[in-house]
Amino acid sequence: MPLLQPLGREIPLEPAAVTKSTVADVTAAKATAWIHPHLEQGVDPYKGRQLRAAQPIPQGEVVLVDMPYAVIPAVDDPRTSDALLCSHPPCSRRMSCSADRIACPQGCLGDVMWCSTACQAADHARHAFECTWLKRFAASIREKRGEYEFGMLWLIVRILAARQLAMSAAGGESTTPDDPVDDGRGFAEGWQAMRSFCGSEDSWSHAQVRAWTALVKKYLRHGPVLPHHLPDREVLKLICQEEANSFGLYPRETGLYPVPPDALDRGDQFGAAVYPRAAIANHSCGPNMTHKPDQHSRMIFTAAKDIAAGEECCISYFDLTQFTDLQTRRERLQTLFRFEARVLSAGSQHLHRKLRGREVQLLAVGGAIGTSLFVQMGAVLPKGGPAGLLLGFAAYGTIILAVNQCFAEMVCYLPIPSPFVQLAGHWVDDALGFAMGWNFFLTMALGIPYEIVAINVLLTYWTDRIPVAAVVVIVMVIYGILNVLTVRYFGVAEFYLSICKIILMIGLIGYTFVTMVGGNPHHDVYGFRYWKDPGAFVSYLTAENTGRFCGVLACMIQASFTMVGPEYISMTAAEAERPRVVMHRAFTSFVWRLMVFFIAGALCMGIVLPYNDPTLAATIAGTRKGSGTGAASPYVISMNNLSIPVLPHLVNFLILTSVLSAGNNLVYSASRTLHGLALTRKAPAILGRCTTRGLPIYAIVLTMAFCCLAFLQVQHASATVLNWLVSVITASYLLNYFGTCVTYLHFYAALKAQGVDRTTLPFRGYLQPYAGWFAVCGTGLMVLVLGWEVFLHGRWSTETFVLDYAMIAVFVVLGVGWKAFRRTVWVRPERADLGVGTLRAEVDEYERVVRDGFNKRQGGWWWWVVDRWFE
Ligand SMILES: C[S@@+](CC[C@H](N)C(=O)[O-])C[C@H]1O[C@@H](n2cnc3c(N)ncnc32)[C@H](O)[C@@H]1O
Repeated sequence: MPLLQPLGREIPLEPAAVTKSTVADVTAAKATAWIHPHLEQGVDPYKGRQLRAAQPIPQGEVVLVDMPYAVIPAVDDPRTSDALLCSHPPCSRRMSCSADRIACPQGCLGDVMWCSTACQAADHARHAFECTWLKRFAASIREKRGEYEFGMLWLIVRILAARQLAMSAAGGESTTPDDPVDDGRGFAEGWQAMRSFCGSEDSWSHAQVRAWTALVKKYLRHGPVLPHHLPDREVLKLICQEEANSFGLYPRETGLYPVPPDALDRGDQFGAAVYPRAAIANHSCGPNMTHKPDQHSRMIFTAAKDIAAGEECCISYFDLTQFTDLQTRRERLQTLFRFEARVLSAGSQHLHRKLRGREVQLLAVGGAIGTSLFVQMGAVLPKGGPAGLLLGFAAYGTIILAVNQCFAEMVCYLPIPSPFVQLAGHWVDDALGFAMGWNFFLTMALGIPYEIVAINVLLTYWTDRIPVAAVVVIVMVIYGILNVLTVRYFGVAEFYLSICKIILMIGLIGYTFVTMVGGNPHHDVYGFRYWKDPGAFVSYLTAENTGRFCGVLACMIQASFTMVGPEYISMTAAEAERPRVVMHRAFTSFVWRLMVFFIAGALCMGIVLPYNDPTLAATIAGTRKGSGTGAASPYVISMNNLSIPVLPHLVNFLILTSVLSAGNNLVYSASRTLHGLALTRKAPAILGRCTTRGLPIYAIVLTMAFCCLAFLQVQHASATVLNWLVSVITASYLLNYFGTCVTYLHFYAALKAQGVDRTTLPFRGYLQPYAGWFAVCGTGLMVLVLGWEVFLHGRWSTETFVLDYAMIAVFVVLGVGWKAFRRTVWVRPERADLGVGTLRAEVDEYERVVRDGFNKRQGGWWWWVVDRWFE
């Protein structure tokens, strides 16, 4: 971190003191570094080294006291300053201008003073190393390059001086002897600590490195003025490290969080220093330690709150009273400290929280709406009739509503990667998490070729001259680009594609209304005519009421493929900004989406077309050209029946974009599921690796490989391939819901057993646990009756049976196999880890930190409208 800040207004100095006297006594007595017995070093794959509490550290306790390896004063005018530091490092006392300060007899620099002759004498050898350099360069560097660069160069010189001194003491060896710390925890000391600092040429821009290289050549080369015997490259490296690790010294403590309303800023900087151990502390915008130098420039870290075992101990790298919103804090980190977005791990397990509320909402729409709603749904109209279709969708709608309640309560509580998969493992049985994870991955991954096949058939509405293989490859490239170009671009692309879907759906509802009241070329006010003739219900497969029930059941089964959504919202949980707020809104608005898209969709479809429409029948039977394309959509058939020009093309185009978006979304969801599986060691670790931009790259590559299944259509009819995939995927969806609702019931029981009040949860579902039980029974029953038709007399089909029920077998084999292999245990409610390690605490902290940060709306009126709709 850069060491000097611009000097501000004068603020009187406060006496520095270690807050807990017991520990202060220890530190003062030893006048050396002191490390809390519960403090240890750890490594975070992204942040690098970190300080961590091995056991709890109570609020107010001193966590670390560190001696500077090198320190410089940074004052406006040394003659009048009350904050000049004694140049003898172990003393480094702050001296007022009225004190008897001793200047360098050589007159090298006004900033060099000692508090006593004893300190001057003790510092003789060290100062001799810098004295010539200061005499030669200090004034000219200050004049030509300013205070910041001078301070940086001087601190480097003092680091080199400390090294030289230690080497001389050790008899001229090339490395200094590093006193091991007596607690045996391996905190490096001295020069060894400097070498293990993070920061290298790669951490800084080329321009910056070039500028420093020039400074090294001009001012820091080994020679009679500065006899350090290090090559230029080593000195350059030292600058890169010093800039990433030095502390500015300020009179008041930094890092009280939340910032009290009457908090004072940290005051004017009076020095800069490098500390061997304090440099290991990472930054947090909601730190759990405050830091402040004491009278001798020792850095004191104090626990600002109770720190739990396993928790990282963080400080704030900047003054939280000056940077109050998240945006400016991020900019600060980026410009000054050159790292971004990993400000807090935020329970996202290395994914980056960058998706905004509207993007999450639209991603959920994007995943939930595809071919099925516009085309496939029409296939059950002849089985159930318009009322049967509406009833079937409404009946299944109650199940999915209950499922949504279960998802919402758990995911808002713990918005982590692949939440329902991870939570099943933590709260029910690892074997359930394993089976659900792989089942969900297969649901998503098999959905991708389904959408690609659908794109191909939609294209054949206009031409069948594009080779199937070319379509598959082009779509794969599009998905690859959108998913690999960071989650930000993915979110934006999906945002626009999803808007097309919404426009399409609202347009089709509008189309239905306008044409039913006579707004069509025939001026036919057909209203609800088709509900009377040929009728509202169909007796499907058998006569009378039983037949009507069968019709409704067929529609419910179609609904269980069409009506989806909560899982898509959940999949964005770890990448959503302000996850609890955003998730809450997304799950709540799922209810109106359900009404507008699915229920209204089912109603409209039954209005625009009679269930016995000959074109629809021929399309479903595959005896008509255009079967399985946009022409198979009841809306398009209706448009043609009403002799409406152009509109069918537009609708086909919009369906195409919506299918494209659904596939894109599936790549995202499937890859994030794999990433989640790898994090929980249920898939090879390599799939959990993210690029520096937070992309789970190997998971994306493996997911994309499933696109190749779309090549199956080269050999088979596309409609056949679509049917295979639909059958397999429907069972997977239901199994996933079933497992999630079982997890919810366990979560509910665990909350009760552990005395957690549900009113404290960020989202509290209605009618629980009854809604949970209803969802479990509903989805369980649906998955069992999926292939019901094959059990009717004379309708047996082995292919249909296998396709409908294969996933149940896969699910059971996966679960039982993992249970046997890993000997997993069924988690009892009172034992369930409701915080899932430190993840809940991380999210809590992140939520607290970002609460003020996102108040500003971005963009103009358009975004205002979009946000009002989608946030
Ligand atoms: C003073 S060092 C902290 C210790 C460092 N992690 C190490 O390995 O030595 C500062 C550097 O740590 C990393 N760092 C600190 N806080 C971070 C955070 N919240 N997220 C990501 N990186 C962080 C940045 O690379 C920064 O330049």
